[in-house]
This record gives sequence, C-alpha cells and structure tokens, in this order.
Amino acid sequence: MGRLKKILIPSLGLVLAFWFYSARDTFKPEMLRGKRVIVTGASTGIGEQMAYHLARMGSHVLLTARTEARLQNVVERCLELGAASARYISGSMASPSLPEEVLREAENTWGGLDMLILNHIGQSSFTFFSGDVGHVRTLMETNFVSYVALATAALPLLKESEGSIVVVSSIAGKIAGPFTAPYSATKFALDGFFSSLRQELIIDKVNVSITLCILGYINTESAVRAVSHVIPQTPAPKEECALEIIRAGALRRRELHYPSPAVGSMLLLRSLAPELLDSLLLSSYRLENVRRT
Ligand SMILES: NC(=O)C1=CN([C@@H]2O[C@H](COP(=O)(O)OP(=O)(O)OC[C@H]3O[C@@H](n4cnc5c(N)ncnc54)[C@H](OP(=O)(O)O)[C@@H]3O)[C@@H](O)[C@H]2O)C=CC1
Ligand SMILES: C[C@H](CCC(=O)NCC(=O)O)[C@H]1CC[C@H]2[C@@H]3C(=O)C[C@@H]4C[C@H](O)CC[C@]4(C)[C@H]3CC[C@]12C
Repeated sequence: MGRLKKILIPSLGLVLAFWFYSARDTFKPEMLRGKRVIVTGASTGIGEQMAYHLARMGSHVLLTARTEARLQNVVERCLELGAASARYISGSMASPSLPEEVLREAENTWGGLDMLILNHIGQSSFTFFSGDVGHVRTLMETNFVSYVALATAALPLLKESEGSIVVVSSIAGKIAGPFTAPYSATKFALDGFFSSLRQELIIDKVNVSITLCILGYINTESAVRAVSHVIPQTPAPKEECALEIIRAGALRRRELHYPSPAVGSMLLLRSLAPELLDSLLLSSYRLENVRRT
C-alpha cells in the first residue's frame, strides 16, 4: 500500500500536470468568437489574412491601413465570412494622432478591447543603406513609435479584459542581415521595448500577454516584389502564417517562430556560430541582383 501510494500519487500528479498544460496549449477557433480585435496593416498581406481568419472565427474586427478603398473591400469580405462586426479607420501610422483615434473608436463602439495585433510597416527597400537618415526617422515612427503609442493607449482597456498584445516582428529583429538596416533597426527596437514591458506587467501582476512574432520570409506581394530577385528560397504561405499569429496570441505565448524549423535553427546557429550564420546567409543571396538606389 505504501509503495502504491509512493508510485500512484506522483504518477497521477504527472498525468494531471500533463493534462493541464496540454489543455492550456489547445487552440480552438471559438476562443476568438465575440472577441474585439484591432489589426493594423490589414489592407494587404498577412494583416488582411488575419482579418479573414478572425472573421471566420466570429470576432469583431477594427482594421487600419492608409488605403481606404482596400480596407472597404477587406471589411466587406470579413462580413461575408462571418465577422461579428467589421469596421476600419484609414490613415498613416506616421501621424502621431492616429493611435489614440483608433483606440477611441474601439472604446466608443465596443466599450473595450480583447486583442491588439500590431502588424503594419512603412515602405522600405531591400538594398544598401543609402545614408537617408530622414527615412530611418520616419520608419522608426511608423514601425516602432506607433506600436508603442497604440499599446499605451490600449493598455487600460486590455487590463480590464485581461487581453493580449501581439507584435508582428521578423527574424530581422533578432539577426541583422544586409540590405535591411533601417527596417531591421525598427524590429530590434520592438523586441527591446515589448520584452521589457512584458516583464513589468508580470511584476505588477497585470494579466495582459505580449506575444512577439518572429517571422521568416512570407509570400506576401510586397515581400516577394522586394526580394525574390535576391532570395531564391520559397517563401512560407501568408494564410498559414496569419493563423499561427492569431493562435500564438490566443494561447498567450511569449514568442512565435514561423516558419518554425527555419527560424528556430537560425536563432540557434546565431548563438552557437554567428560568423558561420553570416556567411551561410550571404552565400544564399544572389548579390549580383541587389539594386543600388
Ligand atoms: N512578408 C514577409 O516576408 C515578412 C513580414 N514580416 C512582418 O509582417 C508584417 C506584415 O508584413 P506584410 O504582410 O508582408 O506587409 P504588406 O506590405 O503586405 O502590408 C503592410 C500593411 O501596412 C500598411 N501600411 C503601409 N504603410 C503604412 C503607414 N504609413 N501607416 C499605416 N499603415 C501602413 C499597408 O497598407 P497601406 O499601404 O494601405 O497603408 C498594409 O496594410 C510586418 O510587420 C512585417 O515586418 C516579417 C517577416 C517577413
Ligand atoms: C523590403 C520589405 C518591405 C516591403 C515594404 O516596404 N512593404 C510595405 C509597403 O509596401 O507598404 C521587407 C518586409 C519583410 C522583410 C523580410 C523579413 O522581415 C524576413 C527576412 C529578414 C532577413 O533579414 C532579410 C530577408 C527577409 C525575407 C526580409 C526581406 C525584406 C522584407 C521582405
């Protein structure tokens, strides 16, 4: 009997612990039903695909980007797909007043917010750094400062709902390769800010999760247009990428690495043999095709 207790109770504990943690890991689309979600940069690419997934899951969506005509089409499609509601605000995130305007709209129409997905990026080129400091400033404002402003304005609502912030970043925000100097800087800044903020929320026992998404090359139109002449690898699908981002946010994960084996192995190699990683990266590029502007 004593021995049975010694074996049975810890085994039962292990089974229960396994069940508890695997249950926490299970994503169900219903988790997003009726949730109030803001997606920035939702007129094209991964953001547009996230809007469609959320719509199928029955979320309320508020979408932002600059191009009103595209946003109108995406909103219409979201309603056809089953969104609980869908609306948009158009404007540039380089403008300091837009973040608060977006959050005011969420508060006025929904009375709260469950998830903030920060995804937009300003225009940049895949080429040698031209020395244009003004471009770096504007890109920092669009790709980084506006993320901070949106998260700051959203925090009171997210604290109330115990919601989530999802930050879409890139492998370029963990490993700096060539031809993305300004872009890469904005993505490194996101990691610094949001990883620090995550710890402060934990210290303050604020139950708002922050998920940083580290993405590799994805087959959006703008990415393929920018790099396919230099990077011959096949990009990962934007539809699957979009779903993985939503999943990681709903499961309150700390980081998402997508596509998983490629991004994971690059991060591992960066810490074990950074020079080897640099030379592997360079040898995979068609350097002769890089456009000098
Ligand atoms: N595709 C890829 O290979 C990778 C993408 N990522 C990340 O994924 C995210 C989405 O990328 P992807 O879908 O490829 O990008 P897209 O170029 O397809 O989409 C960018 C979105 O941002 C909007 N946008 C552009 N400029 C501004 C601005 N000044 N203010 C507000 N919105 C703006 C665009 O709409 P509009 O022009 O109408 O404003 C569009 O909706 C980004 O954060 C990117 O860094 C990370 C790694 C790889
Ligand atoms: C240059 C792309 C940005 C295009 C753009 O300006 N879009 C916005 C708009 O048109 O309004 C870059 C966007 C994503 C980059 C890719 C990325 O982040 C992952 C890899 C990182 C690595 O360091 C370099 C190759 C990447 C595939 C990188 C290439 C440049 C982007 C496609």
